[in-house]
Amino acid sequence: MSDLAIIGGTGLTRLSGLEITRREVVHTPYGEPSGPVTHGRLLGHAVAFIPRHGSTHNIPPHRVNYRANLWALRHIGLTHVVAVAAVGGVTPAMEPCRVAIPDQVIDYTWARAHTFFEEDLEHVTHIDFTEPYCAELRARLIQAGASAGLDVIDKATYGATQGPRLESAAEIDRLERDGCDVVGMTGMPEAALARELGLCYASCAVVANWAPGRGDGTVITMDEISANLVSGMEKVKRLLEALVTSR
Ligand SMILES: CSC[C@H]1O[C@H](OP(=O)(O)O)[C@H](O)[C@@H]1O
Ligand code: HPA
Repeated sequence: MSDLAIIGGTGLTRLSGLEITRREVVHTPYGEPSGPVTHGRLLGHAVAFIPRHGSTHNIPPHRVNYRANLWALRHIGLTHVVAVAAVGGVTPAMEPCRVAIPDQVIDYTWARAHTFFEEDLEHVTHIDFTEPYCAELRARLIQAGASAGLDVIDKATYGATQGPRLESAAEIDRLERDGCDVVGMTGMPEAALARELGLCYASCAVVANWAPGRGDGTVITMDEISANLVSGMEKVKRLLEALVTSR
């Protein structure tokens, strides 16, 4: 898997431990990616990295150019993508600082550029999305979590909301009734676009907070989220190191 890319989300603007070898600016037919792709070595293994929200975390979830990010990664020859995502915990097992590898997604986003196939009017394309994430990469992530001694939750349904505001408690109740375990704002259209490009894409979700109306039901603060993500991203780092050394 020398063709591995990591998309960093909230709490993962830089990949600590990555020995950077070069930065590559990629222009795409879909506009500019969130930033240059950083190439480097993680424990001696080639890895590419791009921060979803930009290197200064200035791009909100509804304005991320998902098409450009994924097109750029594939264009430069990367075939496997681990998308790291901060999420709110909806169901009881999804406690803050836990790491989950989602196996399903429900899309509540709207008005995002969500397909590469909207302009080819002669050939209507419907990708299969029964299993939204790459089974091979999910299995590797779960195995890597076990090797790293992490108590990774091996399945979860990710509800992708529009943001940038957090959800109301009633919206979270609805997501739970729908079957969502975690909630975030970037899981779609990212996963579907990756599938359209034929990328092997899986998500590594880090629970940053109890979703609105869950936990003790108090107001969610960025301080709380940031503190949980420090611990959660430390786990992600161990998981990614186990992933790259396992191949
Ligand atoms: C309150 S933090 C919300 C922010 O964090 C997540 O970002 P990412 O998925 O890139 O880690 C969530 O989707 C929101 O964008
Ligand atoms: O509670 C949340 N809701 C939506 N996205 C999130 N990303 C982190 N926490 C949350």
